[in-house]
This record gives sequence, C-alpha cells and structure tokens, in this order.
Amino acid sequence: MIPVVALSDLTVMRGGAAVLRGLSLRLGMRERLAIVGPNGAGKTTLLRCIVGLERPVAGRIALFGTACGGERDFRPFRPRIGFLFQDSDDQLFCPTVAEDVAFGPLNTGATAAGARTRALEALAALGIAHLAERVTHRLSGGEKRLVCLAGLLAMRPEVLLLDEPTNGIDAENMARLRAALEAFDGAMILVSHDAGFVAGLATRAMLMRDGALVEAEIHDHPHLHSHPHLHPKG
Ligand SMILES: Nc1ncnc2c1ncn2[C@@H]1O[C@H](COP(=O)(O)OP(=O)(O)OP(=O)(O)O)[C@@H](O)[C@H]1O
Repeated sequence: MIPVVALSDLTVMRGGAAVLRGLSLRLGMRERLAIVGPNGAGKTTLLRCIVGLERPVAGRIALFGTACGGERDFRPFRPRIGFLFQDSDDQLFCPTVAEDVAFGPLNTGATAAGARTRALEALAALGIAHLAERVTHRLSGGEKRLVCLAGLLAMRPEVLLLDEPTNGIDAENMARLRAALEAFDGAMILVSHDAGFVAGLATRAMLMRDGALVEAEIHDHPHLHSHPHLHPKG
C-alpha cells in the first residue's frame, strides 16, 4: 500500500548544523505514530517538512505517493493534512471561535452556511460547542488547543500532524481529546512529551535521536501505578 507520507534521507540544516540527518519515515494509512525525543531534537522541524513549510537541503518527500519538492507540489495536499501547531496563537486568527473553525472549509469551497455547520459539528465532537461565539483570543490555553483541533477536524483531513496536542489540556478535556483522536480514522503523527497519552493512543512509536528516527516500544511498567515509558527497540 502507498504510504500517506514517505520521507527518504531528509537533511535539514540550521545555522550550519544538521537538525535532521538522513531521516527516513513511512506513515501508513490509519497508522497512529508517536514521535518522542528531547527538546530541540527536530520533531517540529520534521512535521514542518511534511507540509512544505521547511525545505530540506537533501532527501525526498512524497505525499500520497506523489513526490513534492516546491511550494506548488505541496499546496494541493495541505487541505488533506491537518497540522496542529505547537503554539495555538500561531493558528488562531479569526475574531470568533465559530469563524475560526469555519475558515478552512470556507476557504476550500464550502458555502458560508455549510462551513458554519461543519464548524459547529467539529466543536460539538470535541465537547466545546458552548465556545462557538466566544472571542478567540480570550480563550484559555486549553480551550485554544481544542478550538485549533476543531479547525483541523472541520476540514475532514486524511492525516493529522499533532505537535504537543495535550499542552494545557485538563483531565476532563483530555478525555474528550483522546476520544476525538480515537474516532479519527485517518493517519496521525503525534509529537508529545506526554507518555501516558501517547501509550493509550499510538499504534507505533519512534524516538528522535541525532536527527534521525529509531523504532521505539511503548512500555508499561507494572509499578503500583501505571507508568508508561518509551524505549528504543533492541
Ligand atoms: N527558526 C529557527 N532558526 C534557527 N534555529 C531554529 C529555528 N527553529 C528551530 N530551530 C532549532 O532547530 C532545532 C530543532 O527544533 P525543533 O523545534 O524542531 O525541535 P523539537 O524536537 O520540536 O523541540 P521541542 O520538544 O522543544 O518542541 C533546535 O535546536 C532549535 O533551536
């Protein structure tokens, strides 16, 4: 089966140093891949490469089986790939929540009424329909996170790239977030430092180390309390 995302030998340089060094990755349909690794390892950089926001100096990127090099190649795939930025404030820009969540569908051809319906559905799916008429920039950090995700889901993407989705999310909303992501039937890359969240959701895990990815295991130690860790395999 053609992978939805295929990266081969990617190298990305920053200030003379390689952030990604010959990194390769294949993401299959319906796979939920967790990527973990220390701060500054290059996880966000990797996600940005997938949607063409970052250009590698070497290597190949294919989306849904199509090689992508320049901006024009990436553009048609962006509506199919929802990217949750690490910082919600980089993602939200409309005055109200409903307008923000409807923006994507409206921008890709939905009518105003159709886009609003999709927005309200996405908000309801995340249990935050009550936020629809709120002013976006006055939301709490956790609320913003969920609104950003609603904006992606309203696009009905085939792939989700989630950069620290649990940032600022409380226990109750965490359950909603988890349920929404479990219900999503596309492929997903989940960059997270939250091992417990990742362990419950991911079907595969990889560790970013020295600018490349190694397969990892999601491990649950039988302590008094459940204590999930990620270990490199082998
Ligand atoms: N615009 C930039 N200019 C220069 N260096 C940058 C820039 N953005 C990121 N970097 C550097 O690139 C490296 C990789 O950053 P990246 O954000 O991809 O890491 P990360 O694994 O996502 O980290 P974290 O877990 O802290 O989010 C870091 O050393 C970072 O300082």
